[in-house]
Amino acid sequence: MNLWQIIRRLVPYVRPYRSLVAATLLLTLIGAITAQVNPFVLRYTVDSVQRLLAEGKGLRAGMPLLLLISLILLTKELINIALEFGQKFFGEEIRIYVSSALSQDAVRRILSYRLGFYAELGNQTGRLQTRLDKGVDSLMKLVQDMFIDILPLLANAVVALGIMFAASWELGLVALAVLPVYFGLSYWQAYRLSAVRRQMRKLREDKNHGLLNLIDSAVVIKSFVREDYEEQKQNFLQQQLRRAQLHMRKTNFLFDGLKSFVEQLGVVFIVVLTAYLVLAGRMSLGAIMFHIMLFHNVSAPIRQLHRMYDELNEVHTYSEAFFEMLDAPDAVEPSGPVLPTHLRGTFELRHIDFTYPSGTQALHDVGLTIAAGKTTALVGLSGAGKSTVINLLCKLYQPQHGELLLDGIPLAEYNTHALRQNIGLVLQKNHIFKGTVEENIRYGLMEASREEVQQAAAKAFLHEQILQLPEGYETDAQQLSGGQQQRIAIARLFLKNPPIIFLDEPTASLDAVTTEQIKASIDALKRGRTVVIISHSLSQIVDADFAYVLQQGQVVESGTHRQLYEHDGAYRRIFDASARSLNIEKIAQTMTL
Ligand SMILES: Nc1ncnc2c1ncn2[C@@H]1O[C@H](COP(=O)(O)OP(=O)(O)OP(=O)(O)O)[C@@H](O)[C@H]1O
Repeated sequence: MNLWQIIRRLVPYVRPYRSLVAATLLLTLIGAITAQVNPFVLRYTVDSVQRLLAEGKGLRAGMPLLLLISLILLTKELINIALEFGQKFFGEEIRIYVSSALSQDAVRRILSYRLGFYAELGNQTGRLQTRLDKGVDSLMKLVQDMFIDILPLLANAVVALGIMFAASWELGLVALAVLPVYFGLSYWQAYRLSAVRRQMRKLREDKNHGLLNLIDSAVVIKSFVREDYEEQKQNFLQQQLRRAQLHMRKTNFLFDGLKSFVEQLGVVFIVVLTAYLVLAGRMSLGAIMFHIMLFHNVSAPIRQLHRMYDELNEVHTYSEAFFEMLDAPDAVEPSGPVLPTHLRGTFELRHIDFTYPSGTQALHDVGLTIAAGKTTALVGLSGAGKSTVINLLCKLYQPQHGELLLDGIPLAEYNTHALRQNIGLVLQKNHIFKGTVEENIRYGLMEASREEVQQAAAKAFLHEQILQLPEGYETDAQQLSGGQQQRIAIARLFLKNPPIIFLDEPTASLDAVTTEQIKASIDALKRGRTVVIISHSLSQIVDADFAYVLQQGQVVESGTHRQLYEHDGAYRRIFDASARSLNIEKIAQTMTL
């Protein structure tokens, strides 16, 4: 994406504020004209003073002239203050409106991404955050540069150049000749720096991603005393960033020097040429000041413009990344037209192959049926692909091959949001949002009353414990224990009350007493619903109506608990190992004491 394409991409965001843009442009034009008053006044002053001196007139004759000049310059300054205020204010208004629209668009877009997008390299939390923050900042800089800085400067330079041409075409040409050299140098500078800028952007994204990871991993880092190792990793990034920054500064200083030299060369030419024209009797003495000031009015904005051009290149790097994120063609979650009304909940998977974006093939030729209104268990060792099946059933990922049907209709054809309204998902580790316990439970049903929230908490055996906390339901939910947080997730499910339920080790982090209580609640909830359960707990597996055994991404056995147990295969081995790990014999002996 080049700078021009970025500006065009910004147009829809600026369009709603076209009257503000028009007002800014008008003020800019008036400002550019009033900025040229000084050279005219100076020329008039020098010529008038020279004439008065030649005529032998003293200070008294010059007084009206001084008064007139003071009045003109003062009035001009007052007008300028008003113009500048209006222009900056309108420009800033555009900037603030556009910034908020861009940020909101980014948030909307991020929420619509498919899950795999976040896992892809370059889109992880810290990286996306840098891209978003820096992207919006950069685009705002672009709008500010355009409306508050560049346009007035450009208008100033063009009007001053026009006046120079009107005064003398030779002078106009000298001023004009400086410009391509200036632009050429700037282009060369930007070209030499573009790769470094991209590298710096990536390094900054990596650094932020790394920092966020450090915070997330604090406990592990400390427990393994790996502070030095982590510091080294960050230091390596820092070194690369330092090198790139120094290289950039050095190049910038070099080019700044060259550009200054070209500008001074222009001044020398103007002075010599005007002096020549004055001596040749083609111009008055006042023309020397007049031309130097006009050239200043051409070169100063151009110099500023180049400083900004430099900034714009920086802006370009981040804006480009921002729009790449916003426009990523296949990033949005797919959805279909079918709005489910009464889902029965029969899932059929036929010859499903699925590979994660990272390249791990998690499912190979999987075929299974999840019967409506029944509880189906997915059994298997760690990494067998059980959670992946649930991910596909929730449409969090799409299989690459095979058919996945719900009530006879391909899952892809369902409207994704409407489908998920009918699905409840409880994981082994559930996300708890920053906020109170009540807010976190209410996430299951936003319009639930306080009583309904509390009833759901009671069903999840959480209510009594919450009441014992000093702040009750107002307690910060992230401060609760792992088991309590798990029960918040279960309470959310009770509140949502969906016809299809997926439970991925729902009681894994609960104590034995709570597990028993929750199991009773879940058993009540299961009735008449389609449930898929993944659990390493024997009690929950044996309760299922039907079970599938997965091994290395393939279904290797299926049947009822009894059938599978008698089959004496993978299920039997897992079952026996689980029983042994529970030390069932000793437990039985203890219980018969
Ligand atoms: N988000 C992901 N990105 C890449 N690979 C993944 C992802 N999630 C799981 N995998 C891989 O897919 C395979 C199946 O994982 P899955 O989580 O489905 O297993 P599981 O049977 O649920 O295991 P567990 O009982 O340990 O939860 C594993 O090899 C795992 O490394």
